Parts: sequence; C-alpha cells; structure tokens
Amino acid sequence: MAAIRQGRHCAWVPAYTTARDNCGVTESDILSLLRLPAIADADDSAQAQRLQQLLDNKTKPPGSLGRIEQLAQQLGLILASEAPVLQAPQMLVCAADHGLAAQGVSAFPQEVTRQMVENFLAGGAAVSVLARQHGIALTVVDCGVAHDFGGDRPGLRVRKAAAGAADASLGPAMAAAQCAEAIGHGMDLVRDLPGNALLLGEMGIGNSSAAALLTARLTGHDVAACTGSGTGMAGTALAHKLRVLQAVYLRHAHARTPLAALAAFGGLEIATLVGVLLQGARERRVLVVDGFITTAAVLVAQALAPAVRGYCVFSHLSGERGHAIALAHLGVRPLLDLGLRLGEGSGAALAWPLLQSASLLLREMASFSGAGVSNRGELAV
Ligand SMILES: Cc1cc2ncn([C@H]3O[C@H](COP(=O)(O)O)[C@@H](O)[C@H]3O)c2cc1C
Ligand SMILES: O=C(O)c1cccnc1
Repeated sequence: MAAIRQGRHCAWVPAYTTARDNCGVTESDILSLLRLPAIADADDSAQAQRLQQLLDNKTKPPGSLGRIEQLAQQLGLILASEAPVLQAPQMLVCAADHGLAAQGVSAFPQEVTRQMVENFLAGGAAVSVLARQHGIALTVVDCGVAHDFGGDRPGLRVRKAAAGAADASLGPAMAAAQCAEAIGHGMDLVRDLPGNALLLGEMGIGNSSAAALLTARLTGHDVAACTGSGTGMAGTALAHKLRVLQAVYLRHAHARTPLAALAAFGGLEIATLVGVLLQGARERRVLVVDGFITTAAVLVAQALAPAVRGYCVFSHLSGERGHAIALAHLGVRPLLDLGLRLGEGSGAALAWPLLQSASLLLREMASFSGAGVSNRGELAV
C-alpha cells in the first residue's frame, strides 16, 4: 500500500488511496518541470510621476482625458518610455478542447473548436475581421484541439501537450507534465514574436466552465456566482451546467494553489495563455486581455507572479457571469462595457484603437509652453 502523506494541500487521505489519487496534481509537481521567468514591476513610482507631469502639461485641463490618461501612463510605464510607440501588435488565439464538454456544459458540440480554427485561418471569424481592420497580426495556436491540423501552416502554430484536456469530472484535466509543457509553449511562442504588444484570445468549447471553476477557486467566490451561460446555456441546460461544475469543484477540493487548480480544471489553452502572460510581462510587452476566459489565465499568472497585472490592459467587461468577480479580485477596471460575450480576442481587438490613441496623445500632444497656451497653474494665486 502506498504511504499516506499529509501534504500541504491534502489534509486527509483515506487509507485505500494513494496521496496522489486523492490530491491530484500538485503545484510543486508542475513547478519542478518549469522555470518561471522573473518579472520586474511595471510600476516605477518616479517614472509614473514623470509621466503624470507630462500628461498634466499637455494642452488640456488636468485629467480631462479621463481614463485615457491612466492608459497612456500605463503604456509609458510598461514600455519604459515617455513617448511610447506600439509596434507590431500580435493577436494570439489559443485553442484547445475540453473533455468536460462531454458532460453537456456547452450549447455547442466539441467539433466547433476545430471548425472555428479553420474559420480563424480563413479570415471569417469576428476576431479575424477585427484583427484585419486594425492591422493586428493574428496567430492561431493549436494548444490541444482534438484534431490533427497536419503541423504548422500560415497563421497556425501547433504547440500541443495533448489532444485536448481530460474530463475534469473524472480526474485532473491535465497531468503535471502536460500543464508544464503547455505553459512552456506559451513562453516559447512569445519569444518568437515581434513587436511590443500582445492581444490575448482563446477558443475552446467548454472553456467557460474551466474559467468559472478557476475563478471560483482563485477568488473564493461560489461556483454559482462564477458560472454563466457561455455559448448560450439557459434554463434547465444552465442549471445542469452548474450542477456539473459544482461536482467538479468538489472533486478537486484539494487543488487550491493556482497551478494545481489549473491542472485540475484545465485547459491547455488557458495554461498556454498563462505562459504567454508570464513571458510577455518578462519582456515588458503590453498584454491586452480579452474577456472572462483570458482573465481566468490572468488570475493564475498573477497569483504566480503578482507583477504580471501591471502589464495587463483589461479591454472590456464581458457579459459572462463571473467576469466582474475576476476583475474585482484583480482590482482592475476594464476599458469597455459593450455586453460582449464572445471571446476569441474580439474585445481586445475592439479596444486596440484606444491604446493607439493613448500612446499617440502622450507622444504628440503639445505642452502648454510648447504651444504658447496659458496654463491655469500660471494664473493661480
Ligand atoms: C461558433 C462559436 C464561435 C466562438 N468563438 C468564441 N466562442 C466562445 O465560446 C466558447 C466558450 O463557451 P462554452 O463554454 O459555452 O463552450 C469558447 O470557445 C469561446 O471562445 C465561440 C463559440 C461558438 C459556438
Ligand atoms: O468573455 C469571454 O471570454 C467569453 C464569454 C462567453 C463565451 N466565450 C467567451
């Protein structure tokens, strides 16, 4: 019989199971396979003050550009510049399947993940149209779609640790090695990309369930408060989704640390996004977060490395229940509130022009003295 272990995340183990069976994948299992990058704080208070002064000296009443001023300041901090230039923006749409989809938690069948990957590549998805509109390069990443795309193609990178996450109602969605590999793939992807801004997108039937479970576990809120309609579940179908998720949540009661929760609930695309966030922050790139599912990846990454949050621009408040909880937990306010509940990176692409405007205003707006405009401060007695 296996030794009974009273580990940090495993207070009680029945004698007839191994510790591993009971506890699932632990954070240290994953960390032993992974080197996380060191991330510098984006927020240097002296630089923040200089940027604020620059903004206050622009030809406008102080603060009159509202939250665009805070955005400009954040871009200046991330890019360590008083005249930040956003270069070669890259949209990464991370796609993967979820075994949990077999439990009827989505209004759409699993094969839609593969079909949408083809749609992204053909240029017909919402995010394809928006990325094209704004000159954002789009790369789809097969992080674990249950389909063989036959290797890399133009616009497609196949970086999969498995052909889909396992059904989390039966066991951990990912083995430690799969989870570590998926995070490593995300880090490698960023190293290969040009530019200084990454926009995060995802596709994976069932992934609003994984995101709901991660949000509940990492924020401490009820599963019910974090579970939404995803692709459009309502009435008895939504009640069924919630019952399934509550059972999955209890099954993985021991998965309390961020990486243990990620391995327990999935999925491979969320794990890849965690790697993208960590490496993107490490390289001081602007990270434009989309909706509920990409924010779940931020919850994990930020719990591992709190400095990640300073590199993230939260593009919008998703209509998906649970997103407001995740954002409140992070202490952030998104730019837009358009009732979007699509994912793919669509909200990030829609918010992109605001980032462009913020950086341009910081770079190009005249100062009071430069333009010969009287500053109220000079008149004040
Ligand atoms: C045609 C179609 C396109 C999508 N694009 C993004 N999603 C979104 O819906 C999925 C999450 O919802 P759930 O957990 O209910 O499956 C993800 O793939 C997400 O990106 C789509 C969903 C569908 C059906
Ligand atoms: O906000 C999201 O990311 C989202 C919401 C519903 C479905 N898919 C994605």
